[in-house]
Amino acid sequence: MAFRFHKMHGLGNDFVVIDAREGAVEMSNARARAIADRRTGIGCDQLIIVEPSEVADARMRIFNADGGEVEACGNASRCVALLLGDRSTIETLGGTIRGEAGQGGATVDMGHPRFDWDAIPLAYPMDTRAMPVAWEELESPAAVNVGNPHVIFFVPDTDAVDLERLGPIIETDPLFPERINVNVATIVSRDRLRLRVWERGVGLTRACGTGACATAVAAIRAGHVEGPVTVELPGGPLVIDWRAGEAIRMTGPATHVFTAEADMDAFG
Ligand SMILES: N[C@@H](CCC[C@H](N)C(=O)O)C(=O)O
Repeated sequence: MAFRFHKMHGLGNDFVVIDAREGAVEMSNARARAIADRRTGIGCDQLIIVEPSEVADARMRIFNADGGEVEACGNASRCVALLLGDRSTIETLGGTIRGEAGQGGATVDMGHPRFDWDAIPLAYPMDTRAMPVAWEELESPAAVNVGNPHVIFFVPDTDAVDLERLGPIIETDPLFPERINVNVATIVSRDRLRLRVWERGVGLTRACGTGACATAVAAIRAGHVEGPVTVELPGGPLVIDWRAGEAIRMTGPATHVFTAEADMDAFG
């Protein structure tokens, strides 16, 4: 069966987006992994399926490159908001979010962050502002759930961290029963952070929207910065704003690269 897809990206975090609002597609974890495979499939960090929703304008399903279905993706949210146009509501496993398409990008209201240890989730109770744990030089991280789980380490120099080696060790540590996205951030000034992210189920990416949200929230909560905060990622900047008790707002680019067709049977 042939299907149409859009290749899109947010700051180099790239997606295969299938608009299934008018024709359902059957997706399994193995099929999602095969489509995402850069050597033998179409290739992407995340596979996104846009479906009809009973509670919002559309429902967004998110599959990581390893085939696992997850709750949230900030960069894909901006891409889907751009596809839907104007103002839209998007149902995700992490909650319903609101998009506002702009010129070449979007602003998305990503919902409220959660800080309770069992909402991250962690395996046992601890203070999520500064957790009493360490992996080599990475210590005392914060944890935030912004629809999906994140741990954040504030370090003097993000480039000096061997995230390719430490990322998978932390991602799969038993402290995180649902695994975790690993962020290393440097505070540049009162309104600017630098960030690199090891994404759960993917690895190092050019940008992670939810990582930027979680890191900005953790930095504001700790009093390191004040919103709005510019978060510089390897792929470029995102602007994140948040005040205690309010929803997180993320603004940044979304890029449509091309539209093409492929044969679903080629992916199992
Ligand atoms: N690239 C994303 C995050 C995608 C999901 C993440 N890897 C997870 O497993 O939670 C973003 O832009 O937020």
